[in-house]
Amino acid sequence: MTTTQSKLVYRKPTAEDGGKVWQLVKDTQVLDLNSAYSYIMFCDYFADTCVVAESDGAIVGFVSAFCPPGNAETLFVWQVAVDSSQRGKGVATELLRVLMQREACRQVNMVELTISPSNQASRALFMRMARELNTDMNVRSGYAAALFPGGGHEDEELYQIGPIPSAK
Ligand SMILES: CC(=O)NCC[C@H](N)C(=O)O
Repeated sequence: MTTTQSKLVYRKPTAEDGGKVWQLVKDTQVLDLNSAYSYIMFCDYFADTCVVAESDGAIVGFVSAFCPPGNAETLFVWQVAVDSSQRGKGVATELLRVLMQREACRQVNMVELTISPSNQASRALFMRMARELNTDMNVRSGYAAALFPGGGHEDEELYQIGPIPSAK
């Protein structure tokens, strides 16, 4: 199912989108850039819990997520990326709205994700998500900087949004 918002099409990705998603994440210069293979694979195997925003054939937004195996009530949101041309238009909020409306997210009672302290835009996005879902957001220690080889990576704080009242 695809939905549209101001000429953008929000849809499930396919493996063919993986390369453009890789370029989008690279261009943000904020997120951890993973291998092109990982984005091709994720867009293929985890399409039910991923959304791409497309504008005239260009991928301008992406959210990747999955439910941990055996836990349909938790949704881990991995990355949210929006092209600089679409900033301030609510694209990230709409990506999350479309994601939460998916059948695969019907039982989701808790949304989890990690954000580095310097990524205030992402923190504000998920504070809005918690408000829209009429629930709380808690922050606790997640992946410490020391886990990342070679140094230079910030702490990744764990954000938990829930319980989500509408979960069935
Ligand atoms: C929600 C979100 O985008 N988290 C980013 C986690 C990490 N820094 C990454 O870029 O994968």
